[in-house]
Amino acid sequence: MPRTATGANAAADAETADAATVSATVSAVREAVGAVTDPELRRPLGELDMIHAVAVADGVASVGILLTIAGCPMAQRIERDVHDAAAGVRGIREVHVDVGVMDDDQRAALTAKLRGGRPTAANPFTADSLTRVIAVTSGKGGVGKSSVTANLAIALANRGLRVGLIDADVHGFSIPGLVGLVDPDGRIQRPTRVEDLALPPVAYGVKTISIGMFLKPGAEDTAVPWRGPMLHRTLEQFLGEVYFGDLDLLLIDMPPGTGDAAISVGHLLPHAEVLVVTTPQRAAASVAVRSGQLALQLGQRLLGVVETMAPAAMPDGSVFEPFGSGGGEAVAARLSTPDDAVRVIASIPFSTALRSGGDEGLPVVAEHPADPAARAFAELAATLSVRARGLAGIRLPLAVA
Ligand SMILES: Nc1ncnc2c1ncn2[C@@H]1O[C@H](COP(=O)(O)OP(=O)(O)OP(=O)(O)O)[C@@H](O)[C@H]1O
Repeated sequence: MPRTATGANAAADAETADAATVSATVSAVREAVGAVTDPELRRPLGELDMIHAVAVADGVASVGILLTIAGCPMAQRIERDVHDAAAGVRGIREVHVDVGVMDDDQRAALTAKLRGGRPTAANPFTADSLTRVIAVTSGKGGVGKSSVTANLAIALANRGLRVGLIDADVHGFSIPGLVGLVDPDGRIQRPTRVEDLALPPVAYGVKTISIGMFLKPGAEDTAVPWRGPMLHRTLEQFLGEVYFGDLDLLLIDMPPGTGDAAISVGHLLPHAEVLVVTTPQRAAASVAVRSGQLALQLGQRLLGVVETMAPAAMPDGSVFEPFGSGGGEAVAARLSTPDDAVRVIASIPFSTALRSGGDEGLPVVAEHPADPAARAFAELAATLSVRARGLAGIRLPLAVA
């Protein structure tokens, strides 16, 4: 009976077409949700094997996601982003997101993938990595070193670079406060732990880690009696056990002076380049010079001097010089050698917006980009981005024919 056969064929064709449409929609949903970025890991969920099921029926998408840990602080955001990504796919009118948690094997597979084959706790920022490491140092405390490090890191991230920031100023850690990683009760945001990896909180696009994030809650104001070996071990852990992923730049906020931390960074990251921060006050110059000289002794390269709290132009045309002028040039001149001229590569003017923004966790670069200090940071970031990822010291796989 040809008519019936034709009808049956048509029904079968329609079914095949429907199945093809559903399968195309499933693929489209899988692609859309797989492209959602994990806010901490900064990689797509699909690549992290966090999408474990996708189904579509009658325009309703059901998406199963697996979080790395129970109570993941980013759970709601990930769920919302996945929902929105699936809802944006043509033909989807409703989305259900089922949130689960990885089992031990899945988590172990993820951390192995994140380590990219490196052994546990190995420092990925060795001389042959592509990440450029910049240590920010100063002779004495209170000259504005942490403010420079935090704002420079954000200015670099604003240029689209992947930036990490280690607060190694163990006695006077201030980076979490400067970049808004402290809640109104004074609690510092903590890294999420996945197996033996710590995922650094992200502030204004910068992956940030600080010793303050590992102190007992409520003990943030307690003095920490760090001894040299402990400090060295902590820095080693920051480098090996914190998941920064691929970075263009890693900035390190050093403790002031020429103590154990400077020596440890010199040993752990001998290829680090060093920025010396000073004020325009000439009396402060000699201590700043000593921290630069230590970097040279440790075989590190001096990138230049950053003068902060520098003379600022006032609206009436006068110049406000709270710390005088000339300190930066004096430090640069004393660190220069006949073979290597050290320059003042930035002058950050005294800025009320920078100071008050630092107190409130609202960095001037992000919150007041037109402020002269913010503009000076943007220019410094532009200068440093000329060679964002380091090639110096890298063994290129070239063979002589
Ligand atoms: N350019 C500037 N204009 C105005 N105030 C500034 C400037 N730079 C830094 N400050 C202020 O100076 C103080 C010290 O700055 P900061 O904490 O960055 O210094 P530091 O050298 O890192 O100190 P420590 O080593 O003690 O952590 C802060 O109150 C900060 O807001």
